[in-house]
Amino acid sequence: MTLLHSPRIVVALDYADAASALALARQLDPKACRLKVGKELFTCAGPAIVEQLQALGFSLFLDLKFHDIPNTVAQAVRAAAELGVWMVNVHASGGRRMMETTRERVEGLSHRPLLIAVTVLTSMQQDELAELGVQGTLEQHVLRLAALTRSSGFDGVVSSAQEVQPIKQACGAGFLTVTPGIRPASAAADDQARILTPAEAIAIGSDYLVVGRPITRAEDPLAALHAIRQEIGEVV
Ligand SMILES: O=C(O)c1cc(=O)[nH]c(=O)n1[C@@H]1O[C@H](COP(=O)(O)O)[C@@H](O)[C@H]1O
Repeated sequence: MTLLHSPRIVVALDYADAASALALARQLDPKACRLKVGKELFTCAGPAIVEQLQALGFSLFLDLKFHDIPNTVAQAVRAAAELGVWMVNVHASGGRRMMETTRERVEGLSHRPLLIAVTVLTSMQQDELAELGVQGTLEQHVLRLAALTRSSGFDGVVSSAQEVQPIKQACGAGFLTVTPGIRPASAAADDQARILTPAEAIAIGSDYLVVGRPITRAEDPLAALHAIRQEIGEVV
């Protein structure tokens, strides 16, 4: 197991106000985890919360899953880069031109965030994809979108940890896999469908584990984070 990317746990701060997000962040440690700001928190708290969390020393995944015409997404990602975030994502289904334009637009900036594209949401299952008219298996669709993401010059994908092995085989070991849908054995699945435990995800080669409710809704979030870090061998 390589710990090159340590800390590998990215805590999803899915809160409806800045104060709650900051209160949780202050219980955690930038050496033990990274943080993710998603649609809910960013919509209510805006760029200020990104700056406040970064000022606490955390590296930040700005998870706004952009999906729009190439110029709009490229400019939005550029704005995210200017906020100094560590990682930003788009939906791979926005297509090659959207991703290539984005990549070109952030090239040459003094700080370029990692560019990641979402393949198939971890809440989705095979029958829901069929309803959208997607042909073949869910794994085939994930791999199609991962290959497109790689050849568009992005750094990696968001997928379920269940698909990490075939993604690494098809796209190379250095192509990053960011995996939500992580659930310790005792935790509820909530609205996630394709889940693995932290230990399973790491064993299979996942680079970063996105974990929200199992930490943020725990009675003791720091203890929950510590238990997951122990499970993946990040601390002894
Ligand atoms: O891009 C993401 O981060 C993401 C993609 C995906 O396919 N599934 C997924 O759950 N996420 C995010 O990962 C987090 C998972 O949170 P929990 O289910 O509470 O652990 C949420 O903030 C989701 O928005």
